[in-house]
Amino acid sequence: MRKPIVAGNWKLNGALADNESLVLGVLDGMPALEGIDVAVCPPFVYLPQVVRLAESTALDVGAQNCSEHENGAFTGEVAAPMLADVGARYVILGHSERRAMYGETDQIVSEKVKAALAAGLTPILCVGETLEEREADETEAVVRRQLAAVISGNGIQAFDRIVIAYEPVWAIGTGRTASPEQAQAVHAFIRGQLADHDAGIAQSVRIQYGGSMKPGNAADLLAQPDIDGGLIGGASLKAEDFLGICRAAADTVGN
Ligand SMILES: O=C[C@H](O)COP(=O)(O)O
Repeated sequence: MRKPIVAGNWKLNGALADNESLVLGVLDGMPALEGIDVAVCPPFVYLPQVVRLAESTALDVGAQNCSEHENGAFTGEVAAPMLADVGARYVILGHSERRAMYGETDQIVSEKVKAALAAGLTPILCVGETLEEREADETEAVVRRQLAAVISGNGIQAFDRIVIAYEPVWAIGTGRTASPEQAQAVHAFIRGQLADHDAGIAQSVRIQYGGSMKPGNAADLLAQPDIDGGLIGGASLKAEDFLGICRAAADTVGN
């Protein structure tokens, strides 16, 4: 049985006062969420604040990116060991917004995964196709290529310490969610790709769905056999919405 994991990707949102009320609101609902992992991923500068707020609670904290480099002359970058140093546990890597807007290639994403693992972080590796790719029937080819780069750069055993997030780009921030059947099909495909290398890893890896997941559609998505949680954007900015999704995940494990 895989433990569901729900993570809030705050993206480029936050302010000291807003973060505090959001995290305290999430913490209020945490006691009802046994049996799942919950994390929030604020912008870099707010990590220490959020780590402090979440200290000694079950709420984990993650970053939204890291450098593939460990240190040196890379102005503006943040290294994986720095994230671990300030108390982050997860790091989102290869998000489609970074692939599309900041030129992150499959190769760079694979190098970032390596850096994150070396620092003891758990990467949340995002994969997913654009609308154009889906309509051209290229979903599986795209996801296969994105996964293959990370498998070839890090080895299949690395997936013991990786969470995968399937995020169809056309569903992100659009209000247009993949249907549970559409999402399940790609999640099963992802598991199948890993199974070609190692059946045990394929069975144990957790695969989140991301893309307009809300309290109203979370239960149907999370009921799918290969969907093990959610990577939540917009709905993670309101404690009640985020908790609604977390509760739907906790329900799948009988809480
Ligand atoms: O990382 C989160 C995803 O991009 C989903 O964002 P969304 O829930 O706003 O569609």
